[in-house]
Amino acid sequence: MEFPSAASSPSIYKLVDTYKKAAATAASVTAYAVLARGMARELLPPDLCAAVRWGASLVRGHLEPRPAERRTVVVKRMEGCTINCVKFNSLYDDVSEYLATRIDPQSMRRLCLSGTGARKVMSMDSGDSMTDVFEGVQFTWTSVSGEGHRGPESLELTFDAQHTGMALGRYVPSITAAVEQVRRRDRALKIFMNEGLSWSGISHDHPATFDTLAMDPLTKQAVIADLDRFLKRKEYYRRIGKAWKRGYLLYGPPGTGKSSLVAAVANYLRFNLYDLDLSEVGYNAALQKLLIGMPNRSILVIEDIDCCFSATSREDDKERKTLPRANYGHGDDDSEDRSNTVRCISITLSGLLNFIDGLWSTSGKERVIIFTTNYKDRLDPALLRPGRMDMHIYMGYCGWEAFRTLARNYFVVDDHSLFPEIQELLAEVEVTPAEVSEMLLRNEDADVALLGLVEFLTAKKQGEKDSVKA
Ligand SMILES: Nc1ncnc2c1ncn2[C@@H]1O[C@H](COP(=O)(O)OP(=O)(O)OP(=O)(O)O)[C@@H](O)[C@H]1O
Repeated sequence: MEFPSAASSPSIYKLVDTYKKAAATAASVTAYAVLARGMARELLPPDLCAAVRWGASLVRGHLEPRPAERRTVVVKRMEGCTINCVKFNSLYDDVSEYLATRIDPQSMRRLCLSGTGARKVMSMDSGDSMTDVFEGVQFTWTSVSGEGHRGPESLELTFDAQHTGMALGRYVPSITAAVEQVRRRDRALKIFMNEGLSWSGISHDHPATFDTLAMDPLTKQAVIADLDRFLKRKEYYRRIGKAWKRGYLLYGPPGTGKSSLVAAVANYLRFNLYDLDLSEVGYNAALQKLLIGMPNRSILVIEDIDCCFSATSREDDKERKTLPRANYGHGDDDSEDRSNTVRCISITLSGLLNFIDGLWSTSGKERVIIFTTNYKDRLDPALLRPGRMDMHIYMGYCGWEAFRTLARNYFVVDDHSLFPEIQELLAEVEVTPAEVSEMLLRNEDADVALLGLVEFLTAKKQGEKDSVKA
């Protein structure tokens, strides 16, 4: 091994030299300081010595970092308690649920475990603490037991005083939002149908999602973005004094996926569906009762809206306004002599829209309303007016991109030798996603199913040609 010669590395010698000088200077300064202190003690009167010591401690106090001031927010388990009733604080549950997902079992000396079956929930024992980091700031949670040590009665949040604004303005709200999101994701969905004046529900386990939905990709993105914006805008709706609701009109030929889109929206938002059959609703007051009975986070669906209200319904409305109120069927819901015809026409489109706007504007809860139709041109212009339905979504025939989604759904294939032929045929033939799905479902073997689809599309193309000739 070769060491560098002195001639070849003068910089090392320079460094050593500088270091020696610095060390000598530091030693001299220390010696002078000790000497000065000794002389001052000898020569200065005791009062002056004390004054100098006090001044030095003052300077030190300013230079040394002081421990940060801390703040504590207490989240009690119970908000109030009387002899008859105990009021629990829902924020306590939110925080407990959140901390259960943040707890690091490795770092906890003691750990509480609860839950049934495979689902185990972790929590801190009374007196224990854990740290959570939010936007780079540390927040400490401590579980504090109540009187008589009957389990943890409050959760205390401690943080540096300078982060008080962040703690209350962003950190705690983010906990509630995160818990809400998890609860929504885990919630089993239901679909309700109206029976008389009430709703009856069954579980809704429709597999449709935006991933499985075959539709124009840009329209799909626009719908998703609109739903996301809607969810975030509670304050906005409150500020402008409008009901926190969003209305969608889905239109297009039968079998293009309108019902599938409704299911996909429900799955995306994790909202329950309320499928309203207007022919079952006798009169406006009954409709009002049903609408009031819909909780927040729900979707009101009225399918084939063109069959419920014709384009002449506004004229019907005008005529009805000149008749006595009793003629609209504002009577007892159970009266048996009311004919079906009266039951159907008693509800008016304007009644429905006004109820929705009026009733829901006061509740401040998020709701979605979806109308579907195969015939947009048959709809009452009142429904199509800007501002009535927030988004009109066309569900059209199966295009190339929609087909690729279906092919991925059914066979997990992104490419195939028959794809170019299918792409050409889809550009020429009007075929619904339902028809394509049906063809793809016929055989589990992608080659066979896709060949069947080519034959089907070719036959359809020929049929269309023949019908044009005839
Ligand atoms: N866009 C689509 N994406 C995925 N699957 C679809 C689509 N359209 C139709 N399908 C398939 O066809 C079936 C019927 O479609 P759907 O009921 O959603 O159509 P629709 O437009 O609501 O029809 P209708 O107007 O007759 O009620 C669905 O269950 C699904 O399997």
